[in-house]
Amino acid sequence: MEKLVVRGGKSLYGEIDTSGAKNAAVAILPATIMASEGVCEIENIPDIDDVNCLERIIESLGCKINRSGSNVTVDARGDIRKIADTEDVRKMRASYYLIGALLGRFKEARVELPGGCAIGVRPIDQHIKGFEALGAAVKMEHGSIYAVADRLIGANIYFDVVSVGATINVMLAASLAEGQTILENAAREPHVVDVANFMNTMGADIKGAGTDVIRINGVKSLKGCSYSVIPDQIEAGTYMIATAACGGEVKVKNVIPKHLESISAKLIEMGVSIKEYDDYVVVTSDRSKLKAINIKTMPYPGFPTDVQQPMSALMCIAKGRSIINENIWESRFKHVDELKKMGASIMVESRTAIIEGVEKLTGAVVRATDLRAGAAMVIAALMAEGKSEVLDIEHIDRGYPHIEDKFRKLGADITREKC
Ligand SMILES: CC(=O)N[C@H]1[C@@H](OP(=O)(O)OP(=O)(O)OC[C@H]2O[C@@H](n3ccc(=O)[nH]c3=O)[C@H](O)[C@@H]2O)O[C@H](CO)[C@@H](O)[C@@H]1O
Ligand SMILES: C=C(OP(=O)(O)O)C(=O)O
Repeated sequence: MEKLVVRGGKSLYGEIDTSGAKNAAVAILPATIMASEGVCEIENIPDIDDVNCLERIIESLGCKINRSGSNVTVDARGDIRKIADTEDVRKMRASYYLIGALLGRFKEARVELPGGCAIGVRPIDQHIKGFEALGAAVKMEHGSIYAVADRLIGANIYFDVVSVGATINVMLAASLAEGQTILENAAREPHVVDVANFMNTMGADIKGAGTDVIRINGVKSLKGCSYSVIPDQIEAGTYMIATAACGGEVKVKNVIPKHLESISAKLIEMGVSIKEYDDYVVVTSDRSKLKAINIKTMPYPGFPTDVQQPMSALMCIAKGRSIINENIWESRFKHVDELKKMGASIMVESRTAIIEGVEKLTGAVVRATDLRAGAAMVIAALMAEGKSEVLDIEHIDRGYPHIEDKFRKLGADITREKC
């Protein structure tokens, strides 16, 4: 077991490279198994545990995987198992994309129920509704989802909630269905668009990704291709917030500024300077001048729920009262008790957190209760006075590549140590 040891209070200066997007990569990797011809060569894959997990799962299905730095090749030709039943499947959320991918290609899939961050009830009824609308019989047995169809036939599907997972999963299966599928009330996140672009490069016919109506004309087969994953808006947002919290000036490189608009707008409202360029942003902050703000998490292009927890750490030292309304997940405030150990003043009622800004946080031993909670604790530790230890960092490693190296490059005093 490992922990992060942080001696806080240092301003951040320098440049940082944003890695490939976790939530795009963890959908694109399962989608590669849909290529019955050729090999997929994917660039800009982040070095995170969720990717390691997926690579092991995909190998267990019989695919050949090669990784060199951030490049991964997947050869899914030949005999592939339609059953994903290893421990890794249960450890992560995005393993549910194997259902759409295997069902699309083989018309049959048996996949253990996924894990992922414990941030509330995480139903997959909308995924199942979509698969059933395409003609699949879906049942839950012995902790697995079993989906099977003689044929998949395009359908009109209206999602009851805006779901990233359901939109992508049904899009995968529908790509190899007969005829046209129309997804309404679809999620518009940048990673949905990235997966659609990847699928189209494999030979799929998907239009409208990035809007709430996606039209998919089924094709007979998909083939390998070369593709590069988009930058991670959540990782970039996390480093932008950390700079705001610690003070200093950081160039966050390899980003698509448009994807960061909701985060940039809120930081500017707090008094942080954000300058946007083609593929980087420069964040400049004087932490003594931060003002309280309110945020409501919403599906894209609204403020992302995955940035809510890092943002809450910053709000702890902003002058005045900040309010967070968490509209996506009912249990995404588990990190608040940890922030309180560092002197934060926060009251949580249901899906609302009220944060009264304090002069400073003080170092403490805290836990990463989930992935983005972990990022929040690292930010809090970096801005706190004195030494902190962040425990349970396996959550952080699921989604942030080499977080301590990236922060150290900016001048932070942070090390990874054995517990
Ligand atoms: C691997 C991945 O990409 N994870 C992201 C994905 O999770 P995930 O895809 O699991 O989240 P969804 O977008 O599906 O969930 C959004 C909301 O819809 C509800 N819902 C979802 C599916 C369903 O079948 N029924 C249903 O009711 C959920 O309970 C939640 O309230 O999007 C979330 C929302 O941006 C992010 O926090 C996660 O980081
Ligand atoms: C909640 C998240 O991830 P997952 O859906 O993989 O648990 C996240 O990336 O913030």
